[in-house]
Amino acid sequence: MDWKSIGSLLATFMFIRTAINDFLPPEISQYFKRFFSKFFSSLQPKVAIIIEEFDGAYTNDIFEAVQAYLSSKCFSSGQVLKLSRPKNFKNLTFTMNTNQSFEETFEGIQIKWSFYSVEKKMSNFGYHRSLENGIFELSFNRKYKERVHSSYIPHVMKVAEEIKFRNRERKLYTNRANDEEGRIWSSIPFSHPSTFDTLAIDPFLKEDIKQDLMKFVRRREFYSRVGRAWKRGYLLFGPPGTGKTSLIAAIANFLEFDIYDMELTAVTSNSQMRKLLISTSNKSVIVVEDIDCSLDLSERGEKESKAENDNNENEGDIRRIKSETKKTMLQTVSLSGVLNFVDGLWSSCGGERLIIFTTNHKEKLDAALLRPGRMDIHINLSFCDIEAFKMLAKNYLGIDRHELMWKVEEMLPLAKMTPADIAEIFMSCEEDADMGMATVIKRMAKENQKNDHLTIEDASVDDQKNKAKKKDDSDNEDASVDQKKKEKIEA
Ligand SMILES: Nc1ncnc2c1ncn2[C@@H]1O[C@H](COP(=O)(O)OP(=O)(O)OP(=O)(O)O)[C@@H](O)[C@H]1O
Repeated sequence: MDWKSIGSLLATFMFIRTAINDFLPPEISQYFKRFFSKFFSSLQPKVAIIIEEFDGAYTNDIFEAVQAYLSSKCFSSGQVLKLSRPKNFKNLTFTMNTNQSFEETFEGIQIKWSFYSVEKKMSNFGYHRSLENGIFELSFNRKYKERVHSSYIPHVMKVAEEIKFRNRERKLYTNRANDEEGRIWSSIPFSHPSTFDTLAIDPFLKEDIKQDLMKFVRRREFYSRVGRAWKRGYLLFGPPGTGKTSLIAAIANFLEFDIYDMELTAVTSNSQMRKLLISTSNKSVIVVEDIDCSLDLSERGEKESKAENDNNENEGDIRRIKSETKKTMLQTVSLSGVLNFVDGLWSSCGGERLIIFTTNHKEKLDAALLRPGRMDIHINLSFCDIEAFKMLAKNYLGIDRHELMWKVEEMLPLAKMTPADIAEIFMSCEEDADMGMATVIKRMAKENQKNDHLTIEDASVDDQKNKAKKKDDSDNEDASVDQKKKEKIEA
């Protein structure tokens, strides 16, 4: 070939290229591009990885993960799709139909997924049956084998895990009553309407809690690097009706976690508690409500010291009380059992868990339970303040401002009403803002009067106490002067 013919060949090539780019519709030029890229890549050596639906007699987890991964992808490209609801999914999802394929590029690697199915014969304990066995085939250029193994497959598994997590039906587990099948947790679907938006608490506190939760779920690597169980402890304390349960539901909704509502009085031993905890799933909130009422956590210490200090008991009795104490400890949950639970000693699994204790009386709790590392965050939910009131008014009455708001602001501090009290009044007013505000002010006036009266009573009781104390002090002083005089005379 001489230079002249090379020149005219190049010119023809440039002409065709320009014609394709300028005159053909974009869809057709894209088609040509894909065709040539496929043609050239088909000349490259390929590797295929097969993922079967059944691994022996069991369903293959990896197959399910790939199915979930492709469900989010194949919708845009597939021509025939299967609509189904995979096991434990709350939403319908699309899956690839037989003999279809899907292609994508991952970090510059051309990846092709194909799906087909074959009949598979299975025999279980002499019982034979044939099943449709779905097969995913993952194919790519051989030179990317290492990168597909180390990056692409982990990426698929991670995305699949997230999809499965978002799609699953969330559950509320309780150990209050064992079901007929003897399971230690029984569950119902969890759908509590409380969210951070509906929660009437200090907006800064709300933001802090959200930030803390987000930081916690992002720090998987950190927890494993420092050798700690991936868990965080929250203590919610405050009077009844201040939103402790609502906050727990809002947290679970925010993180999309399941809830394990642990009733400690229904747990008969430390070992049963361990069993319960081990069977909780990743990404869950474990709740122990009213911890101060659930258990007498000081029982063990008191019984033992009673045995040791009682001088009238003979040795036999001491032994008897000690063995009784031991028996109680084996049968019931002890403080150390609860501490082990909070420390995460039971947790050999890597998934994150949030442990929330609630109490109306923080002062009753053992200091060991409260120390950082066990209860990382202490949240005080108290009586309704003006910010919380405004949120409730917005949620229940649909108002941002009202002419009586200044009066509420003035009366609220002394009224000591809980968000539950206010919410109840608003509920009864059926979204009538004026009626809601008027009723709440009336009720606050009543509470203020009561609390004012209490304060006056308190003050008069204090006054009497002070007078009595002064009298005692002066009597004691007189007595000590008399005593001194007597000593002097004797000397
Ligand atoms: N901070 C709040 N924001 C919005 N609603 C609230 C709040 N506090 C209470 N409520 C309302 O009052 C009801 C009772 O509240 P909740 O059960 O959360 O209180 P609690 O502090 O857990 O009470 P207890 O200590 O008796 O268990 C809830 O259903 C909710 O409607």
